[in-house]
Amino acid sequence: MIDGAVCTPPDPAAAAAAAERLAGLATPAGALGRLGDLGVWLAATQAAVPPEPLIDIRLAIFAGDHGVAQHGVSAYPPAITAAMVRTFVAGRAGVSALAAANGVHVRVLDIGVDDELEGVPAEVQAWKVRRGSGAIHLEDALTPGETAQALDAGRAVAREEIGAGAQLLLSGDMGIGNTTPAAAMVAAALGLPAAEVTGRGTGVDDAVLAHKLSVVQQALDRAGDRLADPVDTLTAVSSADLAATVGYLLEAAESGVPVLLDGLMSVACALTAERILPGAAAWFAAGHRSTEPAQSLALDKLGIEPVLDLGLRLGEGSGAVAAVPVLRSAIAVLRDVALLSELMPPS
Ligand SMILES: O=C(O)c1ccc[n+]([C@@H]2O[C@H](COP(=O)([O-])O)[C@@H](O)[C@H]2O)c1
Ligand SMILES: Cc1cc2nc[nH]c2cc1C
Repeated sequence: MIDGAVCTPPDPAAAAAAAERLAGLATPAGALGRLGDLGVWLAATQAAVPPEPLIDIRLAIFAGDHGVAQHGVSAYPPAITAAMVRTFVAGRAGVSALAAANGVHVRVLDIGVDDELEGVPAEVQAWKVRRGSGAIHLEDALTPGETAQALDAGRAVAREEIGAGAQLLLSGDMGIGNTTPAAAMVAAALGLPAAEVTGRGTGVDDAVLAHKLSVVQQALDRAGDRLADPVDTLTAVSSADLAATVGYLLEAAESGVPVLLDGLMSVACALTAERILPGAAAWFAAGHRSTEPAQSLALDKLGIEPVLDLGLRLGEGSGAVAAVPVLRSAIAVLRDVALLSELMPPS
């Protein structure tokens, strides 16, 4: 990617042809609502009208620990991160059940878990950049070299999944404390204070929320002018796993493969990817609206309306996986519904 590059958008001719097909279906004009819009978007990303059915959908879960988790910002202890990585491997997490129900392939990557993860398959651990990222209110999350390494790791994961045949990529996260750096990334991108982006994450009470807000603001103040640059923002206030997610999203957009985003972490990384490569967001849809305020703010900025609004705040890619049947339905109607002209031939 060259500095100043702009992302090639999904195929406008396919979008126009899909919109024309949608308008000609044996349904009242506009009756398919957002299903119609999603079908048109998928046709444009595939450059195919009607779009091909989605049979190969792949989720990558980027896992890492966060120094701030040792400073009272979460409702749960950091040890949960490694325990959940083992649970993904065992296929027993919330997202595992959703993925199995919806035919989505799941892969978990240890980018920055603060644990040796003994006994966990080597292909999960091969991506580790460091054990835990810096406590962003006190120190940088990463060195510039680690940021570059994490971006490259995420890009490599996307390349592998695309090479293996992915038609649609999903992005997921796992990391106790990660709603703190993700909120800081959104604040940096939008020029907002901590008070507007900080949410309850795993469900913190009012006292912890007030402390978390001050941690986010301290991180923003500490980073200062560096927040004007998206890569410096990653180094200062994100983490290895979030930087890797940004790399994954950049590679997908540059390769012309659509992505279904999840909650706050996924969308904060999409916003950062759009800062690095303007136009990248045209390749992204959002599976759901999270309860985190920063996710909605970031979606608004990206001009993306989420598919579902179920009050989910699990992460793991769960809200993206839950929306997969809607995307498949959007394709089915564009493929299988008769044209009104077939029912009522012109006399
Ligand atoms: O996806 C979301 O929007 C979301 C909202 C709240 C919590 N989470 C999950 O909960 C963890 C982070 O919450 P916290 O309170 O530890 O920062 C992390 O593992 C996320 O996957 C995820
Ligand atoms: C149990 C548990 C599972 C999770 N999955 C994503 N974030 C999580 C946080 C906790 C605490």
